[in-house]
Amino acid sequence: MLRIEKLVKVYKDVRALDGLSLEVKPGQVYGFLGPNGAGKSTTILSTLGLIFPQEGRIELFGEEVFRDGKFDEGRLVKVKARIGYMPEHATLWDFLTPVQTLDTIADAFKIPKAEKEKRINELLDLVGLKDARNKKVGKFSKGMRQRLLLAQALINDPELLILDEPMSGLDPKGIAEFKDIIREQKKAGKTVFFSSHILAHVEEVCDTVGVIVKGKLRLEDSIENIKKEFLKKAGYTILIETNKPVDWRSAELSVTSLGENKYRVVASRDVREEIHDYVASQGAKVLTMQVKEPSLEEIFLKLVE
Ligand SMILES: Nc1ncnc2c1ncn2[C@@H]1O[C@H](COP(=O)(O)OP(=O)(O)OP(=O)(O)O)[C@@H](O)[C@H]1O
Repeated sequence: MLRIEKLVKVYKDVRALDGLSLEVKPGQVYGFLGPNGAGKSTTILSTLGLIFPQEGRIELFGEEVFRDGKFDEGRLVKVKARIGYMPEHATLWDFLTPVQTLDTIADAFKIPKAEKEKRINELLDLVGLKDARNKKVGKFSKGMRQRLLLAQALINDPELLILDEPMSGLDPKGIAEFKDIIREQKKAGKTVFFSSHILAHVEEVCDTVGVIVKGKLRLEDSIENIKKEFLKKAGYTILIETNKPVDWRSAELSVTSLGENKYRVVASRDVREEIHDYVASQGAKVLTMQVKEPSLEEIFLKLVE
């Protein structure tokens, strides 16, 4: 759906993208996570041909739209009709109402009149702006503006939704509703690529996460695999009982005698198999085993450190 290869974007003296590669597959909800200034907006703007990278390759819907420092404008225009985009900093027309705003955008997409009204009503309902449909946008809160921007992005019923920090400025209820809309898009077979610097925004709703740090992709995997990988590095505390002295020596492991034939083993890696073998060979007994999984927050912080 979207493939980016070795993208480089240099702004004067800032190397915002430093050989970034990533792939968004059809039907995925891909969370593009990274701290402020990591290069998320630069990636999105490059993908849409709104800024010019210097090197690399971009493919959308299997069509090569950028290569060797040049966009193929014809192809870009064609594929962009199938994309919905919600920018991070967008200007809305303050003197228009949501209905008038969406009407104008629908005209830009040449949506037939008969379809237009129905589509606008559905979208206002979807993003929760039905009651504010005829109010001037100038009076809207940040959250209401975000909702209208999302409705704009959906007007052409896009196959691929690209959202730049869509949940910033939303309250917890708004975030939950946004996540629901994203889930509904996925159910309808759409692909969603959205950026965030807040892990909690991507955690429940994405099936794949890409972490960008200083213009490079540090990690791209499913949340499930990321957790699995880091579970290997989880901390284990095991209490064993044995009438033989424990002389178990291994790296990243410490054994403390607690008296009364009890020993505490603390390991900073997955030692479950070793423990099993040890206990079986020594006729010992495992009394308790505690695993301290790192939270995704800790994993993310470690990556961006
Ligand atoms: N027009 C520009 N001119 C010069 N430098 C820029 C420009 N736009 C972005 N940068 C720099 O490029 C780097 C990446 O910025 P970008 O906006 O892509 O990051 P981001 O991950 O989207 O961050 P944020 O979440 O803060 O928007 C930053 O160091 C930023 O200061």
